[in-house]
This record gives sequence, C-alpha cells and structure tokens, in this order.
Amino acid sequence: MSTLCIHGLGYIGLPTAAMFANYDHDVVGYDTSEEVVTRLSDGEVHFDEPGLRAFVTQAIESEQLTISNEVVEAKYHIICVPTPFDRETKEAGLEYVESAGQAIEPHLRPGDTVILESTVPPGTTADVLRPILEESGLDAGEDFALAHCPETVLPGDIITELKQNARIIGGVNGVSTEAAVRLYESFVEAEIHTTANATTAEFVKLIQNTFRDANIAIANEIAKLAHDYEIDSREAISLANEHPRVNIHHPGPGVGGHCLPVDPWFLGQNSEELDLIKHAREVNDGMSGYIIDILKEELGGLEDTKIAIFGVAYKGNVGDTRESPGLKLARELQAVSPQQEIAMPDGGVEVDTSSSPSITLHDPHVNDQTLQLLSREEAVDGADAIVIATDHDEFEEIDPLFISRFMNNNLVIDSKAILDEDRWNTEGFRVSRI
Ligand SMILES: NC(=O)C1=CN([C@@H]2O[C@H](COP(=O)(O)OP(=O)(O)OC[C@H]3O[C@@H](n4cnc5c(N)ncnc54)[C@H](O)[C@@H]3O)[C@@H](O)[C@H]2O)C=CC1
Ligand SMILES: CC(=O)N[C@@H]1[C@@H](OP(=O)(O)OP(=O)(O)OC[C@H]2O[C@@H](n3ccc(=O)[nH]c3=O)[C@H](O)[C@@H]2O)O[C@H](C(=O)O)[C@@H](O)[C@@H]1O
Repeated sequence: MSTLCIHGLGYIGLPTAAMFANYDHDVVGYDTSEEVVTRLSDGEVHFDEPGLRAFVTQAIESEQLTISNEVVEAKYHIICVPTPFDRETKEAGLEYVESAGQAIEPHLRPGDTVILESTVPPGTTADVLRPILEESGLDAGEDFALAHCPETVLPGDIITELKQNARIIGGVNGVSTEAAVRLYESFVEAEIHTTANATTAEFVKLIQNTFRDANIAIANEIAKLAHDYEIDSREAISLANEHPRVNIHHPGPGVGGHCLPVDPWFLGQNSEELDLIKHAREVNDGMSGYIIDILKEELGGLEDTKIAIFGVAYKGNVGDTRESPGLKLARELQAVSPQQEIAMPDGGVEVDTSSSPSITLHDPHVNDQTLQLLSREEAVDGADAIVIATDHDEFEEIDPLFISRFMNNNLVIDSKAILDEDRWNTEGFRVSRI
C-alpha cells in the first residue's frame, strides 16, 4: 500500500483521505487551516455530511490516517483545495492550487505522483500546476507523474458516490495517467475512464455540471411558461420525461452551491464561445426576480410587508450556504424598494427603510451566527408570505394550522413543490408553486 499526502481537508479532501486510509493506504491529511487541523485532531468533523464522522473516526483510530499541519514526502500527493469563484471577473481563483503546488515542490521525489482533484478551468494542470512542480528540477511525465482526476460526488451522499461514481483520469502523458489509475483502482468500484490528456479530464468535469445547470434552466423556463398557461409545470415535466430520450430536471428558486452556478464560467474562462450556456446561467439567476414578481402580484406590492424565507442552505438536507438561492432572494428583496434618503433639519441625511419588505430567515440545517436565523415560529410571526427556498425534509412536515396562527397573511410560495397543497389550502393558505 502507498503513502499519500492529501492537501485540503474539506468536503472533498476529508472523505477522500478517510477512504484511502480505510483501504489500508498510509495517509497524511494536510490542511493550511489551524482550526481544521485542531478540530480534526480532536476527533471533530467540521462540516455536516451523513456518515462522515464515523468514517473519519475509523480511519484515524486505525492509525492509517494522520492529520497534520505540515506537508510530508509521499508517493502520491492529491490536491483537494478550493478554487473560489470571483463574481466580478467570473473567473476561477487558482491561488490555492498554486500554493499547494509550491508546498509539494520541495518534497517531490523521482517516481512520485501528483493528482489534482479540485475543479479547474481547462488547461490548469498542464499550464499552471506543471511549471510550479517542475521548479523542483524534475520533469512531469518523465521524473514524476502528474494527472487530473476530477471529483464528481454529490454532497449528502459523498461516501457512497466516492466509490460508485465512474472516474475520469487524464495525465500529462500515458505513464502519468496509469500511475493515477493504479491508485484509484484500490477503492473505486465503477469504471475508470482515461482521457488523452489532463485538459480533456478538466473539460469533461465542467461540461457535466454545465449540462445540469442548462437543463435546470430549461426546467425553470418551462415553469414560467406553464404559469402563463395556468398549468402545473411539475406534472408536465414528469409526463414529458416518460419519453425514453427526455430527462428534464426540476424547476426551483435558482441554482445554488459552489459548483453548478460556477463551473459554466470556468468552462468559458479561456474561450469566447460561451453563448447558450451563459444565457442558461442568466435564466437560473433570474429565478429570484421571478419569485419577487409573484410576491408583488399576490400581495399587491411589497411595501411594509414581511416575508419569511424557509431554507438558506443551497439545497435540501445540507448545511452549506454557498451561492444559496434563499440568501440571494433575501438580498434582492431587501433591495426591492429603493431606500429613500430624507434630508434632516441639521443638514444630515437619513435613510428611510420603512417601505422595504422585512425579511426573516429560518433553516434547521444551517448554523451560521452571522445570518440571524430564527425559529420557525419567530420567522413567521406577523409574516405576509412564506417562501420555501430549499427542500429540507423538515419543511414537508410543517403543520399549516399551527403556522397560520402566527401569520398576518396567507401566501406561500413553494418553489420546490414539497408541500401538500390540498392540506395547506384547507387551512386557508394560497399556495403558489414554481
Ligand atoms: N464540495 C463539493 O461538492 C465538490 C467540490 N469539488 C471541488 O473540490 C475542490 C475542493 O472543494 P471543497 O472540498 O468543497 O472545499 P472546502 O472549502 O470544503 O475545503 C478545502 C480545504 O482546503 C484547505 N486549503 C486551502 N489551501 C490549502 C493548501 N494550499 N494546502 C492544503 N490545504 C489547503 C482549506 O483550509 C479547506 O479546509 C474545489 O475545487 C471544488 O470545486 C468538486 C466536486 C464536488
Ligand atoms: C452533474 C452533477 O450532478 N453534479 C453534482 C453537483 O453537486 P451539487 O450538490 O451542486 O448539485 P445539485 O444537487 O444538482 O444542486 C445544485 C443546485 O441545483 C438545484 N437543482 C438541482 C436539480 C434540479 O433538478 N433542479 C434544481 O434546481 C439545487 O436545488 C441546488 O441549488 O456538483 C458537484 C460538484 O462538481 O461539486 C458534483 O460533484 C455533483 O455530482
């Protein structure tokens, strides 16, 4: 069994480190964050993912996985660091990939293999990471192997998908590809596909998420069309999907997470050819505006209203709020009424926010002190409308009769179509589905 150093112990690196360790490799998990290292060393898993705590504990207790704040020499280095998205430039930040490369370079030995798992724009492994590693005086493909092996696991089901998803591996040459394949074969149960080069593997990963994003954009546009024809978009989509070659996804409040809304931009980072893909992004980003229009129409305007948003996680049953549609909706609602500047007698200026809708947030899965999340009852107290923005299981169980006692008005926008509409109607609610 091989020695491995995993760089970055987040949603991807930590389960990957534990997986290799539980398959008898000697793994050192390295993270630059002192907090992450300390918490993991104390046996605490710092984010919410089903089954992960026990899986990591098993790996640490068997002494196959060690948590460290230092990079070590290893036969395999696997890079799972963030690739953040710059909303202004719409580009990938590669600074963490670069610093991981710089940290590996002094420890690199002939015969070692470096694998980049982070999601990156096409060309990153060959044009950004390779030159940094070659500062060591060793040649990629000759003295050490270098490959990209993108990660495709679904948050909420990471441990199962790590083993069961097909892998795409592309090295800077055939020897590099083979070295990476040999490693992943130790636990991957699905097929391992190889590509001509690392850039193809990077491209494949990005078009998978781009396809899903564009498909959801079609679903969102269908939902808006169906609304105009006064028909149920979900029923129509489900019936359309009875065709053997049609698979339309589900409409909703927009597309969240740090992958689907971001990867289409990574795909176009070094090309001028994004067109339909860019438009699909705009359709998905426009869903918060569409919900605001429904709220305005149903409430006769938003002045002095109170809107409760249920769900600020980016999707159901996770606690991650990156690119959250619920939070985007809250921000846009707060900006709906232009705040009036009032000239004061002393010559100063005050901002009158009295006409802006007031927003409350509720999410049983999110634990973020900065968001001022409220309990279910506090959030709906005096509210004119509830917007269900995430399909958490808990929301399906909400008792409309109980909720109605607190509310000032009776509107519910169910953007995920998870409520029992008849039951809510019976208790006097007007339910509008996306
Ligand atoms: N979370 C997901 O669902 C998926 C993520 N990805 C991709 O995987 C990559 C990692 O994503 P996440 O695990 O979600 O990120 P994350 O933010 O959860 O974790 C990244 C970790 O890397 C650490 N780190 C930063 N720079 C480092 C360095 N130079 N050396 C060692 N550690 C360093 C951070 O402290 C953090 O703990 C990203 O490119 C992401 O797009 C791919 C598929 C799924
Ligand atoms: C092609 C694909 O399924 N990619 C997955 C995706 O994970 P992620 O959790 O971001 O995906 P998701 O479950 O589609 O959710 C993204 C967003 O899309 C929304 N969503 C999803 C499906 C749908 O029919 N309608 C819809 O509106 C969700 O509510 C959420 O806001 O991106 C991950 C990644 O690349 O990080 C990748 O590993 C996962 O396999």
